[in-house]
Amino acid sequence: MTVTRDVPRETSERLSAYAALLRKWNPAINLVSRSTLKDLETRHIADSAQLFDLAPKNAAHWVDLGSGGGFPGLVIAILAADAAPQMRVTLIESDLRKATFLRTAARELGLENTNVLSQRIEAAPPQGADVLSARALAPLTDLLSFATRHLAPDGVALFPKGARHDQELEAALATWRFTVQKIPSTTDPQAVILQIGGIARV
Ligand SMILES: C[S@@+](CC[C@H](N)C(=O)[O-])C[C@H]1O[C@@H](n2cnc3c(N)ncnc32)[C@H](O)[C@@H]1O
Repeated sequence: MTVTRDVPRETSERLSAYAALLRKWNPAINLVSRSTLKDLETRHIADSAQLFDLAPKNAAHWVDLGSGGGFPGLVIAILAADAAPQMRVTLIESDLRKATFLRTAARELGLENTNVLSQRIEAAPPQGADVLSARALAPLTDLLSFATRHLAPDGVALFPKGARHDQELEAALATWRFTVQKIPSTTDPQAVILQIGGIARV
């Protein structure tokens, strides 16, 4: 499997096995839109994998909100299994069928670092995450609210955002204070990853 970074053979094999599971389950659960399934490796897997390099390598707990079919959370868990063995990864996904897919995939891929919470983000116990991610979940203002529940005070949030990221930042600054770095996406020239810390209400 091709991702944007070099990975050990075990990681590459797990990513391929994950892609096969997604293709098998997708007709029944619609984990990714059918039009993007043919580009799974770039549109979803490589797009998710790039986040791993933006997080501190010694992070102990990564939490992914609204994981859906596992983007970016399950890709992060696969990369971490070999590259950051101390890291555990929690996926929060309220849709029971998707959560069942995530649990089944984690088990079949032999991922012992992964825990799936089939709960709403707003109801799940605060996670104290060192790294928090959320892709295609909600406007930045809402993501920052989720972050105050689940991110440790010195943790970092990684939110991939599309072409309208500047408008989302402007809207969020009306109610939130935070530090932000805009990192260009390696898979989409219009997209960025917002690397955010120090979140507090205005
Ligand atoms: C548009 S999908 C994106 C999935 C994945 N992150 C991706 O990039 O492909 C949003 C996902 O978040 C889940 N979700 C939405 N609101 C949620 C909430 N409040 N708590 C938990 N999961 C939620 C939905 O069930 C859905 O699977």
